[in-house]
Amino acid sequence: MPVSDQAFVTLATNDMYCQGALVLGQSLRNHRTTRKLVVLITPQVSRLLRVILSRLFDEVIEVDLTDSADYIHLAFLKRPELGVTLTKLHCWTLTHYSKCVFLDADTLVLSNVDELFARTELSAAPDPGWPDCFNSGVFVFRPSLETHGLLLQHAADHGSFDGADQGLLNSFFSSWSTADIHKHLPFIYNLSSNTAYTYSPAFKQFGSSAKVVHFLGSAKPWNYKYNPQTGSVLDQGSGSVSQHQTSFLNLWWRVYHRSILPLYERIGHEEVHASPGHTTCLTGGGVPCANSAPTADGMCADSTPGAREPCANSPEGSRQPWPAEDPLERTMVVEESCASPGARHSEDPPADKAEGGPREEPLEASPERPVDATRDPSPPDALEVDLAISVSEISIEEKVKVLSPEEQRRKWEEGRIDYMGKDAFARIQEKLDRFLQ
Ligand SMILES: O=c1ccn([C@@H]2O[C@H](COP(=O)(O)OP(=O)(O)O[C@H]3O[C@H](CO)[C@@H](O)[C@H](O)[C@H]3O)[C@@H](O)[C@H]2O)c(=O)[nH]1
Ligand SMILES: [Mn+2]
Repeated sequence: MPVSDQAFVTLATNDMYCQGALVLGQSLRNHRTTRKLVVLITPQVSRLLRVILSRLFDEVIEVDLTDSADYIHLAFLKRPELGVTLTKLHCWTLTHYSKCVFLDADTLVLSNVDELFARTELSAAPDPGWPDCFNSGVFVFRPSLETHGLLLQHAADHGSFDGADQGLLNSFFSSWSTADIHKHLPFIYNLSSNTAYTYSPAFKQFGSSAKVVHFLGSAKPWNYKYNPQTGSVLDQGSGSVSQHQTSFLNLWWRVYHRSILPLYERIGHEEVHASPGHTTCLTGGGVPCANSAPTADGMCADSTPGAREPCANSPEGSRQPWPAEDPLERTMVVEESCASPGARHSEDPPADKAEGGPREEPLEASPERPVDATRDPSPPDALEVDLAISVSEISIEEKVKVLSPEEQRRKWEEGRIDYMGKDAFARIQEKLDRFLQ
């Protein structure tokens, strides 16, 4: 029976993390969750991704910190690194749900985990690096404006010992490690795929029971290239990826290839442009997720540890929403339909790859320009990812966006400020110091 007042919640502040959110949402559908699916996004997420997310999630909710209370501004200005952290905390504002489970966008569900809703706030699994702390990639919580306010106040007053949400949440819910063992989720609900294997015998013993895998750390599944013919990620040459990690990465990509890419195919440009630019919340009412996405990826056919729940449908099952085609043909369709948002042929000259660090563009806007809390949060049109698709290789790449000084100024004026990068307070300070010398 569907439970409409409980939800799985994730967060994606840009188009890259949206790829993770999509695979996560699909994996929850594949395993027939009875709870709602919610994704929180920020204004940076492109229109196309909003539409695609709305195919899979029941609610796509834009959160915009600049619209919130003054102490958020304060926390931002003093601690720009808290940006993503404070965005995650927005999940406590979802008070139309009585209980939620937050899952990072870099997690993948391997079996039905609806039983997590039997737990109470704040339940989480130990962090593999420091097991007296919980990892904040998977946690059970109860939405409450009061708790949200207290968390923000805590952020403004004390910051976070790791500069992000995990440190903040651990110091706020500081009794987690001692007070109630029921709040310790078993590690199989947040298996860190790249660190767990230092204790290989335990993985051998318990790994096949894993229910949620977490691609914690800097190398995310979408940073890898995937060969759809072999069904495996390409060796990036580092040689450091364990066999377990590889099988989870392959699983992530299988879901992406079989179920997410077809969503891009099916979205026409008209629909994207027709989507209301000023809407702050898109709901997935148009296409019932139950018919489109679930069980289409054939995940359960995979022998990856943990993917042991039997699927009702075979990978090429009758509910598959697109015709089973020659892989080459399907690839071509993807390329054509995605061409304008950013897909390119792999033979094309490669686009420059963003390095992920702060952009080095000079800051033109003056720092005294206030953040306009009443601004119109209309989303940018530009897709921030490139899907490079060929018969033997798929990759998702971040687009390098070199903004003109005018575009930068406009972004700043619209309140779309890169707190983590070039508009970080430290950088503004540097500029001021240079100017005042
Ligand atoms: O640019 C970003 C960065 C993060 N996120 C969201 O925030 C989550 C956390 O970031 P992630 O890159 O997954 O961090 P981890 O590598 O998992 O690192 C750890 O440290 C983070 C900061 O404390 C915690 O949020 C994580 O739960 C914890 O596992 C992501 O999954 C997304 O949902 C974005 O939407 N955009
Ligand atoms: Mn994570």
